[in-house]
Amino acid sequence: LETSRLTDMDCANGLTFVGHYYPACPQPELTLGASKHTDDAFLTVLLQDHIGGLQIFAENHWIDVPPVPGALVINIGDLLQLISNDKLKSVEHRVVANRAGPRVSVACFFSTSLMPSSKLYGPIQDLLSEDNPPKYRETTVEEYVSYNFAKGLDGVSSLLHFKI
Ligand SMILES: O=C(O)CCC(=O)C(=O)O
Ligand SMILES: [Fe+2]
Repeated sequence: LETSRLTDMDCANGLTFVGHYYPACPQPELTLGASKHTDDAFLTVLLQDHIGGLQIFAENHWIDVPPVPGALVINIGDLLQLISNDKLKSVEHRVVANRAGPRVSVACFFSTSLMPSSKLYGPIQDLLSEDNPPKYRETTVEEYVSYNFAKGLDGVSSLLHFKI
């Protein structure tokens, strides 16, 4: 694909910043900082501080994403998985609670969810072929994000609802 393809499709038109504050937790084994989920946006850029706690689920287990000073974490989100027809996978992640703290992180979501638009997103035509038919129906960012929000963090991917 052209390097400008995602911006041409308006995937970078909306940017939402969320600041997270995780208080120090006296009994971290009893809870979580953030329960497991995937991000619904196209891409997430995340800055975490030195405390740590972010984990991704890969190869059937939880793996720490240790903080690296000055580094940003890039997450592929559900909408990028949808338009790439599963070529890029949105990563399941969570934040464990920590005795040390507080922990602060800033997540920056590339998504137009706060600027409702009727633009439809489906698997990108140029990526499809007879051997790689579309796996998802078209949807708007607003529909996807509303469905995901209404469903809540139940550990089930919202992408399943949009599968053909
Ligand atoms: O605090 C973190 O490191 C992750 C936050 C997160 O997963 C999110 O905002 O979606
Ligand atoms: Fe997240």
